[in-house]
Amino acid sequence: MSEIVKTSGKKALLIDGKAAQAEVLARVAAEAALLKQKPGLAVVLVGEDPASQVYVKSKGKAASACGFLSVQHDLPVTTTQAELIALVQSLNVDPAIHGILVQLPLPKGIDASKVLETIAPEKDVDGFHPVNVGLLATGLTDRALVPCTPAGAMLLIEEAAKALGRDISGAEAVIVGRSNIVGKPMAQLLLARNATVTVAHSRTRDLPAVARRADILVAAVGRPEMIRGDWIKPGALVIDVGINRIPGEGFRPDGQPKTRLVGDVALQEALEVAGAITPVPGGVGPMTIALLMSNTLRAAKLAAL
Ligand SMILES: NC(=O)C1=CN([C@@H]2O[C@H](COP(=O)(O)OP(=O)(O)OC[C@H]3O[C@@H](n4cnc5c(N)ncnc54)[C@H](OP(=O)(O)O)[C@@H]3O)[C@@H](O)[C@H]2O)C=CC1
Ligand SMILES: Nc1nc(=O)c2c([nH]1)NC[C@@H]1CN(c3ccc(C(=O)N[C@@H](CCC(=O)O)C(=O)O)cc3)C=[N+]21
Repeated sequence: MSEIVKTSGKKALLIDGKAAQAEVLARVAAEAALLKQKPGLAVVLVGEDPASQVYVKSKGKAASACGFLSVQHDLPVTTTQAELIALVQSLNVDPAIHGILVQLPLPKGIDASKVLETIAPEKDVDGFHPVNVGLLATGLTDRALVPCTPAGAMLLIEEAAKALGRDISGAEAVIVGRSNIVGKPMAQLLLARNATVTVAHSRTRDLPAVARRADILVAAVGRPEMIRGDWIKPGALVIDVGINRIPGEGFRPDGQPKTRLVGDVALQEALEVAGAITPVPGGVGPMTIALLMSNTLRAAKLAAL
């Protein structure tokens, strides 16, 4: 797995999420080919959010590349909660489908937690169902489906720790962000690996000082380039989960202003200080897709038992 960690020409090593994604997808495809029934993934998209459409498309592409059955359900923005729940229930009992993903965010008026709780826990490839949340929190990870983004981030942390010759066990880990989909499960995974975990958030006092304690710093805030170079302990391993679209320079051929993707970490500053860092784009994002395929494969294998 050594091609994943690369030199950057600056102090920090760059962790290549695309290369890591390719390795995971190759392993998933090889294992899927051995199954009697191909794994089936259903992705449900409600409304027309352009960012969601991009993600859903790359999920479908990866599923096909792994030899999965890939089904997409596009529902209008006017869909009611009852209609969405009815679709989920029909997917729960569909023997061709092993994984169900309802793309977030959902339109106003739909209670996301009600919908997510309807997904059969054994088909919950996002790992958002309370049963899977509970299994992860109690350390029963052999049975849990673990959320894709933190699980993918954890694989990148392991690769980088190996390359830097560091132990995760005993390390000071600081996670900025406490959402149910990233921050909290990330904390559980690092705790399970015996890191000393701090979870920071919008009420944290003196966030730069808290961040500077971290041997492993995970940014999952949703604030473009909020984490500056001087918030980073020299040599730290920095995982940037943030995906923020900000105005770029110039215009696209259709006359719309260009946008560019940045993380929650100021990458150029961080490259001068950190020991290793995941870039945005090309870091955690591609791993989220890879772990979704890995979870779908797992769900299919468990269903075949
Ligand atoms: N790479 C990938 O595959 C994925 C990327 N993302 C990206 O990761 C980022 C986080 O996503 P998500 O967890 O869903 O976001 P949420 O908005 O649900 O959570 C953001 C967290 O950051 C905290 N926060 C917000 N502002 C500040 C601040 N100024 N100082 C300190 N903490 C702050 C919030 O604190 P509080 O709880 O106090 O409000 C909250 O806990 C986003 O950029 C998102 O696009 C998300 C999912 C997948
Ligand atoms: N039920 C559900 N599950 C999710 O896992 C989920 C979701 N809803 N809603 C939205 C977030 C966000 N998310 C990303 C996935 C891939 C990239 C990704 O591949 N990013 C590329 C860039 C893509 C681009 O150019 O826009 C990269 O970082 O290199 C990013 C973000 C999954 N999410």
